[in-house]
Amino acid sequence: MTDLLRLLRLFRPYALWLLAGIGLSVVVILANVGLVALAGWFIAAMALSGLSGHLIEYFTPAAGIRALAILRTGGRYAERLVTHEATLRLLAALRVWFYQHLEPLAPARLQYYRGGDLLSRIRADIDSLDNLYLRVLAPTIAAAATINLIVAFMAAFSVKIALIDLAGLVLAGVALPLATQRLARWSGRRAVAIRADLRAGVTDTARGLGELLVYQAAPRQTETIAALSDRLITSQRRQAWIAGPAAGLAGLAANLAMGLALIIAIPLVRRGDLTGPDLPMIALFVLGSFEAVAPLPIAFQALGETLAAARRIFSIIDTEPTIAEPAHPADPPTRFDLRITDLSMRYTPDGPWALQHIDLAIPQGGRIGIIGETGSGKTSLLNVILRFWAFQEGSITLGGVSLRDLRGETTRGVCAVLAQQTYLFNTTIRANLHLARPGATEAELHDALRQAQILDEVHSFSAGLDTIVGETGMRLSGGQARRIAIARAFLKDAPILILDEPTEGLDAVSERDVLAALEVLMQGRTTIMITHRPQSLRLVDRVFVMERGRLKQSKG
Ligand SMILES: Nc1ncnc2c1ncn2[C@@H]1O[C@H](COP(=O)(O)OP(=O)(O)OP(=O)(O)O)[C@@H](O)[C@H]1O
Repeated sequence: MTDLLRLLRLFRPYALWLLAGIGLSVVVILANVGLVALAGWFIAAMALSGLSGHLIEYFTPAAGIRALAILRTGGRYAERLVTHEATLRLLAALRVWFYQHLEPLAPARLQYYRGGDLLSRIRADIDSLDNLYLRVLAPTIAAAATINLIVAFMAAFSVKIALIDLAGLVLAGVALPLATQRLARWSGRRAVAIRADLRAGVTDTARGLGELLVYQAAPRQTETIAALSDRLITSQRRQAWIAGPAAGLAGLAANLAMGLALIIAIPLVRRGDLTGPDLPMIALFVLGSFEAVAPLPIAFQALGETLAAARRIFSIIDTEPTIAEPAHPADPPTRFDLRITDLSMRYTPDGPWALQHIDLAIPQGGRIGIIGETGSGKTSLLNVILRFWAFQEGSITLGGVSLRDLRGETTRGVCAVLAQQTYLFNTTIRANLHLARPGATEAELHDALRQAQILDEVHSFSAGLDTIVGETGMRLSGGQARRIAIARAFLKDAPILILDEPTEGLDAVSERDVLAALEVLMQGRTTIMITHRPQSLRLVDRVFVMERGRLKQSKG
């Protein structure tokens, strides 16, 4: 219930659109019921008038039928437009809302989620939230509103028939949907969870296809995915088993109500309390009234899935970011000397210390190199400086301002990062460069590429700056991708440079090109470089050694 209320609160800004959609649904249902009932009355009245030879005024009912038919068709069209517009606006806003909550959680809090699972939450779970309006709220509210009018109208002819209609509508519109929802809740939740696992599994398989083929593990992975798919089909089948009979029973209730209405109405016609044409009108009206509740069994079944999706989304939204942003952020620093004092950090409250009592001072424009064995804590230090992870003890200041007083965005805004696996997006070189400076002119892009020593190579590609770099920059050589990333750093023009193994995995020639570009980039910027390559260490003033989380200046 709380999840439902939280969801409804998210819908509030779109209340007008949503209400307009519901209003149009009411118009369509009433026009539909009115049309069949009036048509039944009209045909019977014309037949009886033919038999008796009495002429009736048929212009008004014929015009009424035409008007209701137009209202029904036009209303349905407008209803589809408005409800879909409302839903799409809502979905767009929900995605942005979710992303805004997701961003501060990266990377610390998101490391335990699988990539495919997050994707599934962003896409499928958010999408299924629109069910709440389209398939649950709109039909339920429209049904509640129309049932009142329908029963009141019927009571004008016969209270008994009105009560029978009401009983049938309550059975088909409340009792059956509630039973369906109760029965389908479990399989609905299961379906959402299995679908998420399936997506995560398929994403993993696609990403690791190379490894799976090399280690001949593809058949096993296929079996795992097939098993998940079977479980999904089983839970969907269970839902269909519930939905099918529910829809059948709703139809039965409608026909029973119509039959009973006829049984009550026929004596009334005999007694002269009702006219002959009233009989088919009442029968068709009662039958038609069930259109109002027809979508409800499926609506309530969808509720289980929607609430499960909402719960999965709220579980991320409610996660506290590891780093709390300062309530009153300090102004961005104007100097860029970095001082680290007695710094200690660990990833989990009871885990081992990844960094212990680190002291380090780098003057503005100074360059230091850090070497150390794998797992000694080098990357952890960078994570802490970039405010990706929190530190528990000590302090870090930038130009005299504590990082704890700066917004994470401010800190990252003054740093350019070049990592071993700097991410290039699967788009053009131009778009990858614009990431660092969205408004960069052609001349600025060329300048950055020239400084990164890759301009000539980019010009030699047939599409030049519009060359698509491929998934994670796969269509470029390692050295080229690294230099595009350096060009991006030139464009960002940040005063602090963070380099994590910038020449790792490159051959001697590529390493030379990248180092030449880096030498220019490092001019006048405060630089921290993690590397174990002697060639790279030539670019720094001092070298430190990281050993099991402790930092010492190298004697060599
Ligand atoms: N996200 C994390 N969660 C928990 N522990 C982590 C995490 N990242 C790193 N660690 C742990 O912190 C310690 C330091 O790791 P770190 O990645 O900083 O080492 P490194 O010196 O950069 O290693 P490498 O040279 O292999 O990149 C290791 O024991 C590692 O297992």
